[in-house]
Amino acid sequence: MTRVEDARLAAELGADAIGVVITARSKRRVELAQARAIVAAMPPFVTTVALLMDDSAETVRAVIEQVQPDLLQFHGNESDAWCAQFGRPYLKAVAMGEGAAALPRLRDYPRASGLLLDGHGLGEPGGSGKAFDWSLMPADLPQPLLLAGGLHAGNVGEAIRVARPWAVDVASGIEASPGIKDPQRLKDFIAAVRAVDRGGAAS
Ligand SMILES: O=C(O)c1ccccc1NCC(=O)[C@H](O)[C@H](O)COP(=O)(O)O
Repeated sequence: MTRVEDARLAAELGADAIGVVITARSKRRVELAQARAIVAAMPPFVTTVALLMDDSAETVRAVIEQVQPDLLQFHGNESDAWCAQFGRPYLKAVAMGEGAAALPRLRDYPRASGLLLDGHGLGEPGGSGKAFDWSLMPADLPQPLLLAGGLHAGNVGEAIRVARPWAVDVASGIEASPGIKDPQRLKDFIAAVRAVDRGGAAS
């Protein structure tokens, strides 16, 4: 999210979480003050997530202090120990672009609260719109697994049916342009997820 109004709409429509991208490697990057404004606008029980990618520990500490997100989410080559040093719950994104060869890396983050399996290649930033083979989603990991990469209203039901994730995450599939959400795409996406929750299309 880059705009308070988009984040509010997502919350009103029933999103469980919203994210603000801090890392400079993103076309969706927001300044800390704007990230704080978005996070502060969220109602209770909507989880706020700050996205980072190989940023400095100093930057992470500034995010914790100034943005005050519920969760940190790391997208780079950070180790489990590095991510855990801040004493905050964190999600680790794992690039699944290389397919099954990426699976061993999912075991490298025992302290992560959850793992985000994303469709892009190793070393690339997220928000790529690239999907991976959902059937690779493992069922034997201790943490919740979040599915990301190339999702949109037209495929998220099938993605959930195949991958059975804890949650789904979307960026480009609900946008009019990078960082600017399209209200109709956002509504359609959440409706498609809710249809699965009700035992609809993807049951
Ligand atoms: O979205 C970005 O620009 C971004 C840049 C650097 C690191 C992570 C980033 N986003 C991570 C996300 O969680 C996206 O929502 C996820 O990659 C899915 O994106 P998309 O394939 O466009 O739905």
